[in-house]
Amino acid sequence: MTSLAPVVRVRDLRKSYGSVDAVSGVSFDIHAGETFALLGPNGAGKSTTIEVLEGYRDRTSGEVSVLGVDPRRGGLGWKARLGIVLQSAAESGNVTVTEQLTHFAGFYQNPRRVGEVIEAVGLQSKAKTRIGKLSGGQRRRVDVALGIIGRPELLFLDEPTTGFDPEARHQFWDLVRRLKAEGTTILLTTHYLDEAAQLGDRAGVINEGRLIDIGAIDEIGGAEARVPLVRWRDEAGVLREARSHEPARIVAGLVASLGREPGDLEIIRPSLEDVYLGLVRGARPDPENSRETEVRA
Ligand SMILES: Nc1ncnc2c1ncn2[C@@H]1O[C@H](COP(=O)(O)OP(=O)(O)OP(=O)(O)O)[C@@H](O)[C@H]1O
Repeated sequence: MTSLAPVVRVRDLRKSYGSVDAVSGVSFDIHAGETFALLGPNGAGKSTTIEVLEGYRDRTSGEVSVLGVDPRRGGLGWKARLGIVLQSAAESGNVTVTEQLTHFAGFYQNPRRVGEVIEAVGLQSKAKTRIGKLSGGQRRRVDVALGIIGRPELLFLDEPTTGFDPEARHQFWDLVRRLKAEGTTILLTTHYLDEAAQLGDRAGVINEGRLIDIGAIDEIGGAEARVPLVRWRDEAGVLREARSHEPARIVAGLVASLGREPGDLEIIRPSLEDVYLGLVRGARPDPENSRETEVRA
């Protein structure tokens, strides 16, 4: 069986800024058509990693291949195959949305239609508006539009929905799903864990320059981190909780002993955000033991 070479291949990537080790030996692959979420707290090394892959930043050591090319040697032909939405975009206040996109479309051999891209990012009503007059979230949509106009094979999205209202974020998710359906490989960084859960196939969690976990979105953190939690208030008014793979059994036991449903009853299935927070805080959940613990206020 032959397997396709990964679109992105990173081995033991290191990047230091003077005495600061921003990235300290990170390795991962991203495969064709995959959406890979790189997650981590502020200063973890996500942007540095992405900028090395984009060819904007040199690395201290390690091997990197993006679309089969070392970004150190990536020429214009290679760059044209990438779509890049940086964390903060350049200002271009005096041109309209359509003018800016038409200008950028001219750099590519097979760009998307400007009107199609404007519609995809939901800026139809602002097509003739100068970019300087757009709101922060609307400008961010222009950044996304510029990132996809060239029909990229690999799209880098660095915190793409910062400043989006909830409706715009959902529209953006639909857009990313359409790009993915067309076969685009996507590297996403985001502080919105629901966004990573919605869009990602796999995730890597980076903390202090090191990859502390990598895997399918629903496997990050390991099975133990995903054991449901039952929470209720006991007869003395104390909030209690217990973890179990069979939460209904705990609830049934409580109902049987109380003769009624316990107060403030909740069954909580840990979200990616809960799992992520446990990972970056270094917390290990108790293995399943159904042991009751008191919840501190
Ligand atoms: N140009 C630079 N010069 C010196 N140090 C830098 C530079 N850029 C980043 N750093 C440092 O490198 C580390 C990693 O920063 P990086 O921007 O890669 O983190 P990040 O994970 O993208 O964070 P955020 O979520 O805040 O965007 C931080 O300690 C940061 O202060």
